[in-house]
Amino acid sequence: MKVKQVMLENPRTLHRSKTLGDASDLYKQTKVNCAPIVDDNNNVVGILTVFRLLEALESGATFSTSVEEVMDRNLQIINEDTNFSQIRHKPIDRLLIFNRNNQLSGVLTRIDLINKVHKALENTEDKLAEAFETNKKLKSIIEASYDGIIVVDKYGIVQMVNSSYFRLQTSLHEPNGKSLSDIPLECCHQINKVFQEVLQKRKVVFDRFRGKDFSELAITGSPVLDEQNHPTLVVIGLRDYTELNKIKLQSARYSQELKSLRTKDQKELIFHDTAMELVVQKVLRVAEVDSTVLLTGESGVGKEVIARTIHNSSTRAEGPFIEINCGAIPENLLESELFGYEKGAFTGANKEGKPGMMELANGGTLFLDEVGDLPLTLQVKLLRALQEQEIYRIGGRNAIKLDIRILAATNKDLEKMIVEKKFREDLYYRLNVVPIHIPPLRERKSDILPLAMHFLERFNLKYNFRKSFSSEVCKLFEKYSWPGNVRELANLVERLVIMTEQDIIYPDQLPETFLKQHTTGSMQIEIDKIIPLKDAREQVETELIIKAFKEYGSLRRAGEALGVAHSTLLRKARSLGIHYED
Ligand SMILES: Nc1ncnc2c1ncn2[C@@H]1O[C@H](COP(=O)(O)OP(=O)(O)OP(=O)(O)O)[C@@H](O)[C@H]1O
Repeated sequence: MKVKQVMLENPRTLHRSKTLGDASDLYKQTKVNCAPIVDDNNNVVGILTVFRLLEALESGATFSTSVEEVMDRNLQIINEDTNFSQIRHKPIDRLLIFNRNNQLSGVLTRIDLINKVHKALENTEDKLAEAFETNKKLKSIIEASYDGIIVVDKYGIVQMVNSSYFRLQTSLHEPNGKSLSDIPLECCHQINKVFQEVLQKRKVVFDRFRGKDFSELAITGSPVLDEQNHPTLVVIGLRDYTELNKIKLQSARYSQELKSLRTKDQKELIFHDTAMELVVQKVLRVAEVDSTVLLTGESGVGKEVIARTIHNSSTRAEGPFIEINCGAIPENLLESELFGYEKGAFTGANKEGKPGMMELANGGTLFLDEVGDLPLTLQVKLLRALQEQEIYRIGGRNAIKLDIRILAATNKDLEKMIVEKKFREDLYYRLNVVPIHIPPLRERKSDILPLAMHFLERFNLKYNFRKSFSSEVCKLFEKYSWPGNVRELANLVERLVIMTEQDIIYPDQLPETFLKQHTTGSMQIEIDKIIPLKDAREQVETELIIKAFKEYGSLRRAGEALGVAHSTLLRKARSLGIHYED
């Protein structure tokens, strides 16, 4: 507080020729207990206090005595900008206050002083209360921040932390008053680095920390500078991206599963044949344990359906089922698809980075379809990941723990590939813990009709038809070798349902290639089981008539080729359920 804030401004002065009576009147009027005495030029030449006046009266002076005779000439002059604390010990009533221009600007009087100090105190109290309120507000703002906040002084001693900070800290350590380098956070080293950099650069510094289990923190250090631009405090903000990462991963997982569900048909497993019953028994047994399974079999036999059945019957059923077709993804993309990548890992990479299929499958099952098509370099990486149960994203430094079950499938002869050095033996043994072979459809003939009926029902429903197969078609289905297995059967049934005009599907609707298998080769008839002669005759007649119709296009010419009259042929065709349009 400056003297000018507590002084009485522009005090009344007395000319040196005035009397003690004038001085006494002045004191009464102004309630001031001292008066500066001036000469003709208005220069201060002395001061007369009430106390001095009383002393003079006691010593024989009268009210007509001139002030000049008793005034105090020993002047105590103070500049108005002096701090009040510096003059506390001085005789208050005798102080004259001058301004910068050396002119009298005030005096100090006790009463004024008390009033002013009282007012100043009141002001200070108000200001304190205001400061207290602001402080409270600031504290609650810091508290309300979802980000963790650490306030550190320039010596690296923690001044305060908010409660969000404690969310990041797993122990009960109290950081206030302790060194920043002792805080028990995984990212302590980075925080201290940011702090040092802020002190050095005197500006905001950013860093990012990636830890275990998708934990990620953005660290911001901001300096609080004094008037000389020196940092007094550093405010460290910690934004936790861990939850966000988990949500991102979950949503990537859902969209991956959704994509695969959208592109796939319903995966109901249909089987009737004892060969397939044995496979299913094995599947259900292996589903209960977490072992790796290698599914082998020709293309289209149902390896993927079986893989899904294993997943759905296992304890991981609630977890994700992530499928990757190693043969369908270009070799240069396969690694990033499998392992994912960090942002900026390579040109053209997604800005944000991307989790790989292995990461997405965490907690569930990863199905490696066409595993025989995996390039040798990736076979090494896959094996390492499976053995160590952790992966690194491309460009990433932090290991990601894996908890996945691996199911693999192939239609290739992996053992032959090992001899040819196209498949690693160690990976083969790692994958082939439980081998399950799915026989081709031609080796489980009693599955053909249940599957055909299943697909017929599905496509009737899908396209809103009520088509059915003639008995001849069913017989031909059972005889056909189905090189494309169940996939070929499903595709054919869909095509027949769509393309056939009438409700019953007759053999003449079957594709050329399908019929060829039964009719070519200078009439070599394939016999795989004993059936009544009548049925055999009907079957041969059916196939011959259909072929003749297709090849000759007219009833007359077909009859000629078959050696019967066209009317006989028409009658015969009708009795066999063959549809003929001229
Ligand atoms: N037992 C089955 N019951 C019902 N549908 C089946 C069955 N087996 C196969 N399918 C169906 O046949 C089609 C091919 O099956 P899937 O894709 O599982 O064969 P795959 O052996 O994995 O073939 P690829 O080796 O070419 O990948 C799919 O539409 C599938 O739904």
